[in-house]
Amino acid sequence: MTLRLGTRRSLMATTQSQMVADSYTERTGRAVELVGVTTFGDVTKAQLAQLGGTGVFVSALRDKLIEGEIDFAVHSLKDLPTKPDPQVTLAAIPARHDHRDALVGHAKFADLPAGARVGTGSPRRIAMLRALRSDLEYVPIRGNADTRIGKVTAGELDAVVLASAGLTRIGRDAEIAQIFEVEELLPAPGQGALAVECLSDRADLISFLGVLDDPRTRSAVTAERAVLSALEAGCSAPVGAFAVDDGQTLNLTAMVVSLDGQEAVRKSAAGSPSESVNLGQLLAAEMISEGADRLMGEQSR
Ligand SMILES: NCc1[nH]cc(CCC(=O)O)c1CC(=O)O
Repeated sequence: MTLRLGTRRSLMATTQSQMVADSYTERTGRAVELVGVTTFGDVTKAQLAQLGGTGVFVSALRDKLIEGEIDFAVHSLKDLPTKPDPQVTLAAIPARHDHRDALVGHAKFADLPAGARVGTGSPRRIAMLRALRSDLEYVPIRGNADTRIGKVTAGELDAVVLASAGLTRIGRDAEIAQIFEVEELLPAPGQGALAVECLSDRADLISFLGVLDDPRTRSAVTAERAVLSALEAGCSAPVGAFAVDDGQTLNLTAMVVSLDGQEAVRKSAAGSPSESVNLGQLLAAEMISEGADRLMGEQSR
């Protein structure tokens, strides 16, 4: 029997879903068909940051799981709310792609002239970029990657900042002018990773989909998401977190920046990969004791 994989309809979503489908078929010999689903996040005109909550891209796919129209779903892990939904299980977290943010434009970041207009919809990116260069103008934008890059091509913006992984998935990585290292721009928790979900009562399917899981990616993103959750921050908060599990040790760095880029709390910790949730929670507690709470402000909650 062919498994039905639910996906958002954007090029990025269908490409990453097809990658997961191909990988599953290759490992198990089972056929997978993609089922396109339109989500609220794709149709709304509102600023994503103002939608007041995470998961606008996720809930429509979960609805289709519950309605039995699809067997499993693929999301960008970064878009997944940290609060678990007991009806669905994160059956696999495949090996992560590039975790970093990238600049698309005509010059490298340091070479942009003062006053240049840089587009990004993410308060995290705006705050961290402001900390690097306060002399640029940061313009909130949304829409799919294609639309965002189009604003540079049209001359409306000098550059846009997007996730490197997403640009590669849609075949636009040749337009990257610069990739930001994590020391400059700490990625969003889960950035570059995918989430494979199915209903919690499908024990057989959960175990089949497990062939797609990469344990080192799972421990890393689990720690990153534990920070976000313990800070009680959502996807629109100016919070970055990045972890690497080298098979022995899990190294985690997290950062909160005020929206004006003037103040930041950045901390790192190391621990056992099997204690990923704990490590994230401990780091978040340290950050809160150093004022992270205050920096996030009310609007980003
Ligand atoms: N919020 C939208 C979103 N969700 C995941 C990605 C990129 C791909 C990824 O992180 O896996 C993007 C676009 C972007 O941030 O440029």
